[in-house]
Amino acid sequence: MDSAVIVKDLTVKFNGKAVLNQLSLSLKAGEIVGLIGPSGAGKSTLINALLGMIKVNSGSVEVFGHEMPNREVMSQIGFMAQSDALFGELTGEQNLEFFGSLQGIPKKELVEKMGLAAKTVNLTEDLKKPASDYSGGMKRRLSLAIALQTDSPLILLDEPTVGIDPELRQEIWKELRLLAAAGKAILVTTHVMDEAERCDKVLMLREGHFVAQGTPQELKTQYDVETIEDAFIKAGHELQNGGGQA
Ligand SMILES: Nc1ncnc2c1ncn2[C@@H]1O[C@H](COP(=O)(O)OP(=O)(O)OP(=O)(O)O)[C@@H](O)[C@H]1O
Repeated sequence: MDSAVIVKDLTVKFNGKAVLNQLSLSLKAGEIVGLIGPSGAGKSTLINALLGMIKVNSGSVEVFGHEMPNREVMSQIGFMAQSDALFGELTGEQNLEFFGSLQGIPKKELVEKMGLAAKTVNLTEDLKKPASDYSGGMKRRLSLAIALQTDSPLILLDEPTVGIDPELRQEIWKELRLLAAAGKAILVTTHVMDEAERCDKVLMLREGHFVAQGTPQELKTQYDVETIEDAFIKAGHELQNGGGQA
């Protein structure tokens, strides 16, 4: 299988203003693509469009060869949203169980998948506690475990490592790399530039356009800088000065 996601000329408007403006991208099996952009650039909107959760004004979003929205395809997407949709009165384990059944994971497989996902995010010891007793970072980790337990071929993660300490962040990135090596397509939004450096490809979203895209090294070469952060800042300046490479 080649492209997991193909987006063509996607435009999404809110109140008449284009938040995404004729965007095109593809996401292949086995690759981790990082989506970076300033706050309000439209990163979450793009993820919602991939999930088929918002109305698009024009263009097309295809996931595994199917035009979105598509309920069946949606169940093949492991998704972690920014705002945690956990049930505070349920334990971590019960949350994993509940979402696992919504995700259509067969009962026989669920226990093993939950266990692996919880281990990846270092929550095994805390699974019996109610989610309302979790810290912010623990809630993020539980949400991430919910996305990972699906074993989906496409994983969309909206700022998965916010509030997660550096050591665990490293572990999570190791796991993402293993998942990609196993053939999964992964899209991650991030504000953390050293995470962008770990991606196979980075898309820089500003004002509804991809102002630059390429491997981290290509972007650094293109902007003649040492870090992705500098490339990001330089791309912003070029856009303000009427340049850019959309
Ligand atoms: N349902 C909506 N109705 C109206 N405007 C919206 C809606 N959802 C998002 N927007 C607007 O679209 C723009 C992009 O929002 P989005 O959440 O996609 O940005 P983002 O890049 O994910 O930001 P952040 O990094 O802060 O999470 C913002 O101006 C936001 O206010």
